[in-house]
Amino acid sequence: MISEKLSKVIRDVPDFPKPGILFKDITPVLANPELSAEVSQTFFDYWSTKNVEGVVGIESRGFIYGLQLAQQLGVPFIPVRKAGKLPYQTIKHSYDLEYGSAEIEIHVDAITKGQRVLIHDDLLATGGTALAAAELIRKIGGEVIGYSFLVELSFLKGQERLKGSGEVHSLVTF
Ligand SMILES: O=P(O)(O)OC[C@H]1O[C@H](OP(=O)(O)OP(=O)(O)O)[C@H](O)[C@@H]1O
Ligand SMILES: Nc1ncnc2[nH]cnc12
Repeated sequence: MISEKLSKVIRDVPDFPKPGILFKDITPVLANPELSAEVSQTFFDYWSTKNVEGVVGIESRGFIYGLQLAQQLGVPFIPVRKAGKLPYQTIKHSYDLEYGSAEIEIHVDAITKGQRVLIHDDLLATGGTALAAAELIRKIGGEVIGYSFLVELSFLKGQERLKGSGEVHSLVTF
């Protein structure tokens, strides 16, 4: 099972980036080409039947598998970036996450009206980041059909915050 393989390989780093945070480090997954290929295939198998019309990846760790998934599905990849990084006209949203707060942006023309998009990120913690991305997508006319994560931290109850706003799929839950 992919979840067992991932739970063995993902590394816990205590007190990063702040005291009290147990950081889930996915770099050992990226260093393992067979496991990484299995991760991509599992995302594709899950979403390939769901009529996805775009994959929104969240900077920066959401870019890693997000672009691959978009390419496999044959749909556009749409980057959501931290404020001040996208060059064209953007809209912004501020939000809180497990270890702080941030502001993300999307290009105003990144999504067409009614386009069915999936939000992809490496990890779901409080859900603040994913909800902020969903807000941006809706503001420019897109439809969020689901959320895709490599890792979910269930004790932070992100899934409850996302409930009712699309299907949530995670490969491993801690
Ligand atoms: O569910 P939440 O509480 O919102 O937390 C999850 C977010 O936190 C991390 O991103 P981070 O802002 O650290 O950026 P990075 O991907 O650039 O490391 C992670 O990649 C998610 O985007
Ligand atoms: N505990 C955690 N580990 C890795 N990424 C995170 N993003 C938010 N919380 C995190």
